[in-house]
Amino acid sequence: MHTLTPPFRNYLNYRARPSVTRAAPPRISVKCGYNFESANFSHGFGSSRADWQSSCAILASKVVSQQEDSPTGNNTGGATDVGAVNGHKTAVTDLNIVPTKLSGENKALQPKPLTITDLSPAPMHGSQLRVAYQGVPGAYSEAAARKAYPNGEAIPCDQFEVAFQTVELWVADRAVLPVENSLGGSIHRNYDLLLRHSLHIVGEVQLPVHHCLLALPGVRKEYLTRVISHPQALAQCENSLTKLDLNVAREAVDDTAGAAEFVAANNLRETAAIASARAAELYGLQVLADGIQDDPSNVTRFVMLAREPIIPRTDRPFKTSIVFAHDKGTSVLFKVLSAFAFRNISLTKIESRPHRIRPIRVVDDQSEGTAKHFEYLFYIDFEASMAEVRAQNALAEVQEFTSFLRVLGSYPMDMTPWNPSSS
Ligand SMILES: O=C(O)C(=O)C[C@]1(C(=O)O)C=C[C@@H](O)C=C1
Repeated sequence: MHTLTPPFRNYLNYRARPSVTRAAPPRISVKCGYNFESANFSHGFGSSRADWQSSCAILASKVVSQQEDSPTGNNTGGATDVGAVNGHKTAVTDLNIVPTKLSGENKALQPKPLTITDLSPAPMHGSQLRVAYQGVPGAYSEAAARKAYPNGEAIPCDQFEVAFQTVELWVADRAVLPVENSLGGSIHRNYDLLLRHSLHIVGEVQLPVHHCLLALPGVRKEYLTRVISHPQALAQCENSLTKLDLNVAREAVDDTAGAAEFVAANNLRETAAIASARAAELYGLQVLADGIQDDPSNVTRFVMLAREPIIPRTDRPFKTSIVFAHDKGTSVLFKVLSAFAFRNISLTKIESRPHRIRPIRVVDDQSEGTAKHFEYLFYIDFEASMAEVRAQNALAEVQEFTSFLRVLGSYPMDMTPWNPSSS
């Protein structure tokens, strides 16, 4: 049995800061496509927020590893490790956070049962959750933000980096950002930003992406000389654009809806945009071609980010995302993957990115010469909750082969019914 070591131990033991009363978010001006003074871009979102509140319970406390202080240094069961959530003493039993009663002289330590309010504090400003996304209204990211937080207030940001910052600086409560698309692959920028920032993944949402070719009213396909869109959208429509037999240059812009807005605002009669039907409505464009993604079941996966992690649970399917750099040795990646395979934990995603701090490992061999190996950071998503012992043990093993390991989040899987034509 492996002993639990940081960073995943943090997932099990939470201790509140001395006071959990937060100051009001500072008024911070961030370069962002949103007027924070007049926060009036709100949507009449649906009513399933309570579902998210219960499943995505947000801690108002900073994560502190209590386990480090344990005299035994392990956590193999028994209610011996007392942690706390939001000032409530809790005991850890079988690696789950379970409030337990203490008696007699320990009365003072008697844990107060957690309530839903402790787990899901309302936004500190006393109103809707503010949800940052990259793009302008009509972007797929806005639709993803709306799907993730139906009662939220969507906040458009001009760059992914800005969306991260709005949450870190309390301008927004959550960010919803794309990480991969079924046709275009990974959105690498967001993988890099996940590491550079300290936000936690608290959920995921998968959005069917249905692209349209949009132009000013009256424009015919033959007049077009240019198609503009987000690079991912251009990639997702590559074959369809060729089949449409357009004589056009393809140009990348920041987001799909921004492309539609640009065509409309500048009255560009030779330029079309690839964007959503909603963008066509918002910016007064006509749909020249509908459903031009190369695969009808085109889907983008977004992650929901927050300042605090959620408490991992075992009563519904959870996913956990980690990032690690491997240590010296041979077959490291194989050993890491085995840690999951031996415990029947499915991996749903593996991504490698350059290790920017130490990009190259030079191996000098006097007889053969000098080998220059690229160094990587590996991102893995696996299907288990950090509340499960098998996940904790897998990570304990992974840590033996890695020089760096961080749990990016343990969160409920998107289990909504598959309906690719619904976007
Ligand atoms: O431009 C948009 O509308 C976005 O929301 C961005 C984005 C992306 O970054 O992948 C999101 C979903 C689609 O895959 C295409 C573009």
